[in-house]
Amino acid sequence: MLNHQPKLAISADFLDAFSRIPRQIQGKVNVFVEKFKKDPTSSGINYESINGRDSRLKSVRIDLSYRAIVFKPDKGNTYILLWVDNHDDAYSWAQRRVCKINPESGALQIIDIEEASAIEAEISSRRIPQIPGRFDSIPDKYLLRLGIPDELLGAVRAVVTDEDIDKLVSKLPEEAADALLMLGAGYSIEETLTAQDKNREQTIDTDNIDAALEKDDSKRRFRVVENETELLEILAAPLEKWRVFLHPSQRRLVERDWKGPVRVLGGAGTGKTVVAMHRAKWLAENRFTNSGDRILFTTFTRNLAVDIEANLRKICSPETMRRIRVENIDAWVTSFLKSEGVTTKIVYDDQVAELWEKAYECKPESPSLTLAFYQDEWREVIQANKITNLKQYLTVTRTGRGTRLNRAERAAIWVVFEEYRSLLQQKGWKEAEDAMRDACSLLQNKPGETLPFKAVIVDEAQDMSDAVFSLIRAIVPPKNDGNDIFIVGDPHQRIYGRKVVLSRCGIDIRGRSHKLRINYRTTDETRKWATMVLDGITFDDLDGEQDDLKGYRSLLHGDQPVVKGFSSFEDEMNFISTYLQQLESSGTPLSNVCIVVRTNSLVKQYASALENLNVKVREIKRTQPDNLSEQGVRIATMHRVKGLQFDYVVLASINDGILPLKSALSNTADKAAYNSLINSERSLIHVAATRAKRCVTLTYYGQSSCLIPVTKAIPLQK
Ligand SMILES: Nc1ncnc2c1ncn2[C@@H]1O[C@H](COP(=O)(O)OP(=O)(O)OP(=O)(O)O)[C@@H](O)[C@H]1O
Repeated sequence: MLNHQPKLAISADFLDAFSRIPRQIQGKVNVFVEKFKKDPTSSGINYESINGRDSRLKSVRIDLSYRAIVFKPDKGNTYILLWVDNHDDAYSWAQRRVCKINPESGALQIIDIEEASAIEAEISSRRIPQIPGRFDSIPDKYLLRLGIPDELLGAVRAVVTDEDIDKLVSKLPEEAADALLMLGAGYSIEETLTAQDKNREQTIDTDNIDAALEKDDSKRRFRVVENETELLEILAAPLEKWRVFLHPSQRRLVERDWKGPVRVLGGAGTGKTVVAMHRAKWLAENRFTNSGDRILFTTFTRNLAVDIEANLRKICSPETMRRIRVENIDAWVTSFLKSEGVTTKIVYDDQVAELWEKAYECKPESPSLTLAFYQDEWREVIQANKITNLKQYLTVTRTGRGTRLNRAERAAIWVVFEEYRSLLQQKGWKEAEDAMRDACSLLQNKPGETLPFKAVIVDEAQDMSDAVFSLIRAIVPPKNDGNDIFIVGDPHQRIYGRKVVLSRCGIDIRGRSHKLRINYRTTDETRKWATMVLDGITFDDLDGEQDDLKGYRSLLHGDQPVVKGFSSFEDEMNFISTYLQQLESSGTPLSNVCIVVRTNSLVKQYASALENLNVKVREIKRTQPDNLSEQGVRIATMHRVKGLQFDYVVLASINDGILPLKSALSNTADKAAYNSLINSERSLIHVAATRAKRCVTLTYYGQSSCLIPVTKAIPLQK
């Protein structure tokens, strides 16, 4: 039976236009939209013809001076909100455009006809006739299938140089831009069709708007709205497009059944957290829908969990939210152990420093090793290999350790580790690794299903250890129905120094590993600079192979990162406060700016210096989501900003002695530990710089850090 109920869709462009109009007009648009959603065919809505290129684009009145542009179908019952602006600009927007179904891809596209002819003329004017077009050998039907609109085929045919491609991509629908960039980078047409999932020929009905809106490419820019509440919620945060529109490479990961665990890698800002959040929602609403079903969404850091929970609430109903538990893994373990009657306190490096000092007093005279060596050995050999007795320690392979130890030496130093473990026990403390293992064995020793979790979603996987992943496997033991584990992470952002091999934790991702490559957050300039910071380091892929940052691109462009050096702290502070004033007077609220420094004591120092200069400062807290309505420039350590983002980032105090941290460097036990520390400090800079949406500025006083590219060669030990 045909459904005659009018259907309403909204476009991403509409949200952009809506976000730019005055607040008071937005209120009027909301009133119109409510009426429109109830019945777009109502006689109370007057559709004015525009006299443009597409007679189905109509204008409707918002008030005396503002108009919305709506797609009103000739056939069918689907209406689309396309644009809103003042009268003249709205008319001129609509007169130039057509709304069409691409005859080969089937996606609905909005094409600016005048812009298409102008770009074709511009590219053709530069062309030397003897030189063949870059894409001459590709038949039209493939270009169309990749999403190039008919009207832009001429411009694509005129392309010869990379510059032509750069000019053209911003004028193309996103899917066509993705494809053209791949072709331009030298991928064959077959490779490009495969990568874009467009190998198959399809029969397309170019009049069927409903079918067109179902295509993944259409879903990047149009959303069919189910009900009034959803529509008003979308309008309430028009700039948070991630809530509504997913890139097809993201949607393909979210909305489908997976036979087993999935691993998604992607550089900073590629939407891993967005994908993970939508995956949790999709599973809760479509697969694990019983009232007792639960999904665990876990992260490494507590403040990211807090942030994610706040964001999930924006896309999930309270009922869906009730079934998704968001918690950092350490907090989850502590409460799980407590529920099992085990009271334990998870302790971290600074809390155990005293115990280490005490244990170190038991060290043998020979071999003579530093305290830092013992601590590294504990973490990287003993804990990493779950060693509990000397016999195991004598036979373990110490891969990657810089100092060799023979059997007798291992036997001699074991006493220090034994003492450290016994001191922990006396206090009733546990290192996180041990708590994970306890929880894991508790779960493994219970027959049948003990927890309500049907799936675990893991963000920040690069910082999780083997023990965490073994525990996750125990939380959702392997079953035939899949959809159990969904892991996102980026080894380039590892700042807590744990490497993991998923297959060793019982998590088999073969055939289910994917990569996101489009950076939505940082400009291409910042992305490239932050990639340069990591030059020459090799990274794993969380499963024993290598990962790299090749083939990424950013959607945005902007200024190059700026490095500013000063002779004193006071001069640096004066620069920062003037910079903040400039940003504020050009309309950027300081809540969108973050000062990022290496240590907690620098947070205190910079915060107090800024306050002395009458700048309002807010420190980012571990336990609260950042509330943008609270005024003041943000300040945090490099570790704390992981997973967060700001319009502007100032990396302050990038001084020699601070990056890498002198005290940590002087404690490194050997070459391997030294290099690993340097690399992890470089990852820290990478993480901090990639938090910036618009621009990153680095400041230092005295000598600059040797880890900033272009200032000096990075001193690794050979
Ligand atoms: N489909 C999308 N449409 C619009 N914006 C998106 C989309 N996907 C992601 N974004 C935006 O890109 C930015 C980065 O997303 P997200 O935080 O999920 O990336 P990430 O890969 O987890 O980043 P990182 O690893 O650096 O923390 C966010 O502002 C997010 O809203």
